[in-house]
Amino acid sequence: MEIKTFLSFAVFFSYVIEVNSFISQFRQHSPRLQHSTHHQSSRYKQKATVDLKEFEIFKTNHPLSPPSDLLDLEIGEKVNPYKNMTIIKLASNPHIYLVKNFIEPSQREKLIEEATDKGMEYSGTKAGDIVKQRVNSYTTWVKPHSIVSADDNEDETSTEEVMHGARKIATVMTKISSLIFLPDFFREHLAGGEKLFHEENLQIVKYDVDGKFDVHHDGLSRFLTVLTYLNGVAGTWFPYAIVEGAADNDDEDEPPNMHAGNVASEKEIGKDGIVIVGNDDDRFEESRHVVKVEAGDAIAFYNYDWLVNFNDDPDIPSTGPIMNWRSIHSGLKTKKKEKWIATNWFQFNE
Ligand SMILES: O=C(O)CCC(=O)C(=O)O
Ligand SMILES: [Fe+2]
Repeated sequence: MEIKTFLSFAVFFSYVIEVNSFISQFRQHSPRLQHSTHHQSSRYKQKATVDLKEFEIFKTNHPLSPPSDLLDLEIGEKVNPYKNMTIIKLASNPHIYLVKNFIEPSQREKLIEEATDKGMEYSGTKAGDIVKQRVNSYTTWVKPHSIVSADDNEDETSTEEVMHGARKIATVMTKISSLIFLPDFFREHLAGGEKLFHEENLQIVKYDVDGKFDVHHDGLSRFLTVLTYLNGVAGTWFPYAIVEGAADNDDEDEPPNMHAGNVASEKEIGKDGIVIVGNDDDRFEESRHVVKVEAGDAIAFYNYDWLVNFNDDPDIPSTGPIMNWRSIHSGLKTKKKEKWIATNWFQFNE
């Protein structure tokens, strides 16, 4: 065998091995979405470089990307979807947006009040082979009214009866999130009467002082996360996010081993990736890597890339969603004051 041929094989092999271990960590199967988007793969094909690679991972302009009006924004560029609501693009991989004034003071106060009255469950440490540690954190869920049709399925549990005001607010948050952030692909299908995604109930979380959530990927087919800061305490870090124009976190990074306990230990908060902190958090200088938020602000981020298998090689997974490892993030240890957040997740249908 000629050395050149051998080298090509070796390169291809290592690529496949790498992608397979990568996939075992980050792959999510979704036959339905795959089926419904199958016809689109020819569109992506034209963008691929033709070499030994049998697959390509598309980072942008795929069915789970932000809608085109947001996708096209430059880092730092702003848009105003409603009166005093402003959206600012923070990062390009993963796509992260800041939403100023996502909810009003009365709304965030009501969410905290009703969650407190109802009582919250300790969310502790989750089992599983991927390290996913939560400490001193408490959770409750609020079911929004249906956002697509008028026939609201009222199979009520005590949660909905108790959390009257919170339900209305959860509905508004879910509706606005979907209006602004739903990918074009889902919008188009929705217009044709096909709903290929679903919204989760709103999750309200309180962390006590010293509470934290270790680095993780949101998983569970959650292609879109909209996280609202309810009391101005933040501390959400994306260690591998690429902030355009920054010299670090370039494409030299390797996907981290999510099974190890020291994920992102080589990265530094405030210097690498992007960290979202409260306005009065003076630990870090404001920069493109450090973004300050106030109570009522939210961030929205996208968690999936799109893998295209060009020749249906059985060693390579078929065309469909693949987790973007750069969207992994953590909830930093809470200092001084408790932290309240509310999260909307949108999942593609499996
Ligand atoms: O607490 C935070 O800032 C992040 C929370 C989070 O990542 C999650 O709930 O999935
Ligand atoms: Fe998360």
